[in-house]
Amino acid sequence: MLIGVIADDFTGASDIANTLARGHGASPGLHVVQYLGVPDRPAEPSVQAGVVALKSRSIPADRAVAQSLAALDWLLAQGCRQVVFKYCSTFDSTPQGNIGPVAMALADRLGARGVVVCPAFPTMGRTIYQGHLFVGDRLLSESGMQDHPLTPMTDPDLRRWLGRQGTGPVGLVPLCVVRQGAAAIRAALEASDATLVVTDATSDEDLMAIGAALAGARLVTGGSGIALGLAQNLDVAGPGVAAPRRTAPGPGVVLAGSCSGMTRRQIEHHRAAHPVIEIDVPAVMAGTLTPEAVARQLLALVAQAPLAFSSGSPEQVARMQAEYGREAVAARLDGFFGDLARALVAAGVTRLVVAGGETSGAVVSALAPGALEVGAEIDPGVPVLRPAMTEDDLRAELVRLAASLFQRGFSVGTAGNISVALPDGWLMTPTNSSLGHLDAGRISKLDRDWSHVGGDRPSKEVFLHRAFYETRPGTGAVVHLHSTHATALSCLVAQDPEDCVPPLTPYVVMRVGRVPLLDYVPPGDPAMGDLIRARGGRNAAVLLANHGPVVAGRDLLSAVHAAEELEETARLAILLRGLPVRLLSPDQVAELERRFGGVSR
Ligand SMILES: O=C(O)[C@@H](O)C(=O)COP(=O)(O)O
Repeated sequence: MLIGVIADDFTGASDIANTLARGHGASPGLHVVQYLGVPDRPAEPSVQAGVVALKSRSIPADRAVAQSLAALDWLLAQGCRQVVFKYCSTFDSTPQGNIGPVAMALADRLGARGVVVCPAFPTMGRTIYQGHLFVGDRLLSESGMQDHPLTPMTDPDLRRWLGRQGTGPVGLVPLCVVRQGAAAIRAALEASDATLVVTDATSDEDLMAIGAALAGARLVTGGSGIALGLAQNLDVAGPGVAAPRRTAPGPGVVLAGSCSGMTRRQIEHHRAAHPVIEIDVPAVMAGTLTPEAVARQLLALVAQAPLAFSSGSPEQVARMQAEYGREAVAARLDGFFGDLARALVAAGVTRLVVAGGETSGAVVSALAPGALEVGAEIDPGVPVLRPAMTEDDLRAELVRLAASLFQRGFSVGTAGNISVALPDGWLMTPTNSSLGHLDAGRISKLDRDWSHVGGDRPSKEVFLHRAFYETRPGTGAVVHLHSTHATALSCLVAQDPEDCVPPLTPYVVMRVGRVPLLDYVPPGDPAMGDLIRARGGRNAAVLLANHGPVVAGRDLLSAVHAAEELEETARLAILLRGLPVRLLSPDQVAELERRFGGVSR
């Protein structure tokens, strides 16, 4: 793991996860996994950025600090070189906490000084000028955030606000310095006496310059925008094009627990055409209203896309908090929404729309505890999140995909081998096994030191797989086939051994990239690993001379898809041999790499 993020709520976590997964300009998209709370096991080796979603925004500061330090310890144990403390772009915090105390505790633990504080997110209208935070053309304290029931932001000067939270003097890198570029920003941060330094930014270009200035910084703090420019400092290739979005069919229900003015306006908008049920918070607190009862009401109306909400006006929320205590109301409502979501899904609801960072976190934790894979962006700042697979899921997926390759003729007899990364090692197809007839329980398991610890004896090509994982960060699976056309290409004398698969179509550029032809080595010879290592992780795919293709991907499905794409391109290349072929030009290839993220580097 290269970058670790500690986020103070769930939706904020998915927002920065999305920024890191999508990439921006010179920053490649990374393989990102979002964790619900501090995980109790190691991350998969293929994860390049791990985002730990806490619920620490409005809890007492000492607990927020303790949770954030626990998240820091876990991220450091995963090998993170840079840690980002992510908070909201409206700097949601009270005069007592939590941004200041958490940032100071993290800086202290990491021995960091001149730590950037930059919640700017220009795409959403959040900009910082002379240390003051704006929302659109209003100062933060006039944006409506001054009335937020949990974190009323009554002062737009971030230095003063942090000072109230006990951080000591806070520095400033003004916009005129930011506009001088990365070197000037770095010099200003290094020259500052303060631990925390508010840094102005009003555009994405400013954030890219700040990102470049933060190469090597152990700690960074900010909104999701601060992640725009961080990956440009890493020597990594993007993990490839994210899977396309698929929407689930079936009945849908909306749940709203947010207290923001926007959510309350959205509820009123929904009410015009759909049934809306208000959750009676005092009845929830008294235990007389149960999630099952609300689920029954919603299910009776499910054909009309009903909505249930607990959002009150600031005055209503303040009354509830005064009567029951702020934390007690929040905890009870989180539990209520989690149980309600479980009851709805158990009854056949397939689509839940949830409003509110805390409520979303509670619902996702109830339905899919653990880790979430970050996929394609569906709206600005909003990625697709999928529950990460367990080892049993991966075994089943490996058997299914291998059989599919076999049935479609991509592998015959016992040719080919496949591996996939686990948090504690690797799964690998056993030697002399047919990809068409794998047994999930007998798949070989290797530990993190590549020792065989379970299942049948692994493929003799362990060296080849291992070399990819060790030289190409972000690799989650490797597929080696003897598929006919790619193997045929590997037997031809290549015109250019650095680039032996022609760029015939956009897809081969996007999924496979540049493919070198490696010298012949007998199967199972460790020298094969050396040849792959010598590529320094530059290629996602290689052809082994007189043997066949090997393809690495961010996960099993991407690696299989890329192996199929390579085979089809090899087939086209052979079909077109001797004909006047029009290849994609270097400019067209470069344009595809710019738009979709290159897989070679
Ligand atoms: O060519 C070979 O022998 C290997 O590359 C191969 O495809 C199968 O080897 P095992 O995975 O050891 O069965």
